Amino acid sequence: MLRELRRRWRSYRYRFVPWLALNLRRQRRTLRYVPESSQDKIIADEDVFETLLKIFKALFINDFSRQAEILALLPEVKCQYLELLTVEQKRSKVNSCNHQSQHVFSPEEVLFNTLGFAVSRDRSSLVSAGTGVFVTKGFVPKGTVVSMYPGTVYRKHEPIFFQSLGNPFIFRCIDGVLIDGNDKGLSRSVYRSCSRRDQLGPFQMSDESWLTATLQNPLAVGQYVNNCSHEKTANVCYQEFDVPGHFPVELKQYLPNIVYSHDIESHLRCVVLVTLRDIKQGEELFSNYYTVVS
Ligand SMILES: C[S@@+](CC[C@H](N)C(=O)[O-])C[C@H]1O[C@@H](n2cnc3c(N)ncnc32)[C@H](O)[C@@H]1O
Repeated sequence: MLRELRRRWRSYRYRFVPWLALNLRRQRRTLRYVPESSQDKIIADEDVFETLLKIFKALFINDFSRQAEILALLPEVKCQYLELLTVEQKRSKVNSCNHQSQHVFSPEEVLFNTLGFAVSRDRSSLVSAGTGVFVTKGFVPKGTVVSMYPGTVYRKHEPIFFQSLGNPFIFRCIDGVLIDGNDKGLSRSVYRSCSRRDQLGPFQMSDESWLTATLQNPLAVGQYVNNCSHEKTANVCYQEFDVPGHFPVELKQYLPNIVYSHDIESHLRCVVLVTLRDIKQGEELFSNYYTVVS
């Protein structure tokens, strides 16, 4: 019996450490079952990659006039984007050859124009659950990347003790990697300092704007998604995604994650939230903080 108990405990993958501790005694807990860790992914990595590329490129083009320093160092990339910009301008019927006079949209508008929906934080529909995340505009089909979980990425055994004290935003990946998505206090300072450490001249390796009210990447709100209940079932699911080495350097400025320590060469871990069903405008996103991998 003890062995069975130990096996069950090992197969339990809790997503948020303090949340689990507070809820261990609750009887009516909702769990997500995954037959094997390899089957944890709802959509293929290539689909996640394509979606991120699509939205990040759209954000970059929208912000073209502010990317001059980067583009001056990447002439061949500049040509590609100039072509895309021309197509985009023709599509939105802006009759101008001068990219300086392009119409600039807000990042939320870019998200809506590119993926057909917008998401943002607001007071949760659950009493006493604080802030949540809502689809504010459009429609999100099943199997879509609807959000990203921002934060500092800690590999196993990296020091997170002080940052974790009373912190409900520490996300645990299936392989034990932790992501601290808290936008306040020590967590905030650590993220900022790691992000600035990794900046190479004009090339930012990550996005810091999720720490502020003005997001550059409008998907980076996943840390505010609340846990489902029996009344409000989960409509999104966390999915881990390792950023491949060939990810375009000019688009890394929109990645809302940074490694705590880069002593070891490894791919940056990101976590995206994928829809489990179609989601309509006005609906709140709910994930499952508890996952059991058999
Ligand atoms: C990752 S944070 C989510 C964002 C949080 N709602 C906020 O306003 O900061 C996790 C915390 O949200 C709250 N929470 C999440 N799901 C909840 C639920 N279903 N009911 C009540 N509180 C919830 C708990 O306080 C939990 O520790």
